Amino acid sequence: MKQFEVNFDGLVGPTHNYAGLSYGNVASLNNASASSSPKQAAKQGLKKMKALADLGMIQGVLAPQERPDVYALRRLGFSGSDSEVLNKAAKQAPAIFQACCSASSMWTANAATVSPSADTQDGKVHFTPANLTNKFHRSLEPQVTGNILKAIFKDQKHFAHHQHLPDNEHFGDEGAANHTRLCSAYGEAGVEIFVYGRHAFDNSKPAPTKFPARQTFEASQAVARLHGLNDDKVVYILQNPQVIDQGVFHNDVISVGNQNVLFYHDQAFHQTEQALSEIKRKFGDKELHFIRVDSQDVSVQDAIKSYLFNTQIITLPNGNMAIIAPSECEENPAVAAYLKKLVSLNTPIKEVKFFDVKQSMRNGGGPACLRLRVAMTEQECAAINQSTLMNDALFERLNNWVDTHYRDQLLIDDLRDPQLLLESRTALDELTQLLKLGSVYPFQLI
Ligand SMILES: NCCC[C@H](NC(=O)CCC(=O)O)C(=O)O
Repeated sequence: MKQFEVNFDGLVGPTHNYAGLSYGNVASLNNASASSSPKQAAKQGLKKMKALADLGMIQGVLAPQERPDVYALRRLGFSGSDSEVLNKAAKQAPAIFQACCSASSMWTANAATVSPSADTQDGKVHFTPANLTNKFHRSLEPQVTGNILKAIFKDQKHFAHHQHLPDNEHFGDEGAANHTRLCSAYGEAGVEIFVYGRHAFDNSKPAPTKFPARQTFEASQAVARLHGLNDDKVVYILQNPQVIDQGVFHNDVISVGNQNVLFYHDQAFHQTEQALSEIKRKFGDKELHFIRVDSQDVSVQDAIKSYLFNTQIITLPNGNMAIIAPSECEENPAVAAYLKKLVSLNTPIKEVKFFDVKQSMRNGGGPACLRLRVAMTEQECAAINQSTLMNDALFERLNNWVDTHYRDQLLIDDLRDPQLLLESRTALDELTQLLKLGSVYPFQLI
């Protein structure tokens, strides 16, 4: 049976903006208050999705969330009509208001953790939306994320959906951005690697001191339990606390895996040798490539600026692997030189393709942040909502949809405009019809 890895990219929402909401994410802090272009951002994302589909990959689309989140604002005591809620919140609590307007669901690597059927006890693909408790603006996402995932992976014969973990910092979970899976073929049992930043119930363990560790060991363990993973095929790795303190807020900013390749920076993990030997042992006696990037070739700072590790490593239909990199990697001399060398080494990675995703990079999201990976068999793939899969027709429809509903430019002050809420709801209502999602948003359900 054929098996694939399908990438589900997040469609950028109509309120895409830069509010400096993510302490510990250097790009988010540096670009706070810059004007954004929702239309350009959405189109950059669509272009990347289409390019991957054109390479012969199966590419899906995940719908954005409803923003501004009037329901969250009402929970926080702002009352009256929707327009009054927006006005009062913007005036009385501008920072909270901005958080309720973030289009951060575009970074779908944080949407959920996914375990393919080959790894799970009941032979189903398992999904747990990430609770994203560390950042208020992101903690608003998991419920609707779960609704959207259920609307795509509907067939209970193949797909199992869990509720997000308890909304508490002890179980802080950031989803697939801290999870990677190594395997020989997508349909074979793999080793699932969970990278976490701190232990919530054991203060004696190393932890960052400046920036927050967004993922806990206990959260990773809970997800592995929920998904019915085999302990002999799971590896937990403590992220190097020093790189978190330098701005590596998720593991996918400093390491990435695909099939039998783990591509990582020498500073990524706390006890690297121990972690790698556990992976090797659990992976078994099959070909495995550890590709280490040394600090002397690419510093942690260059890795963060260029997002060298927030690249997607994909397996092309011809079996070779390619790196999908942001154009910042081409512009950084050390990184560009490294990538040039990498494709000439004897590893499965044979080419690099650069993409302009600047509207996302300014918020600290590279190509890998923009996608959720779901490895599936041919049969599972046939069972999903086919209207969410990218092709020429959907590409055209979504570009027209963006042209109709998105603004060219958005300033922070525009977020209080009640018209933007209406525009956003009209757009999303149409999108749920385009993607045949049914009702997934609060304004459709309440
Ligand atoms: N995986 C990449 C996630 C990037 C995301 N940035 C943000 O939410 C920034 C939003 C802002 O600053 O307006 C985050 O840090 O979770």
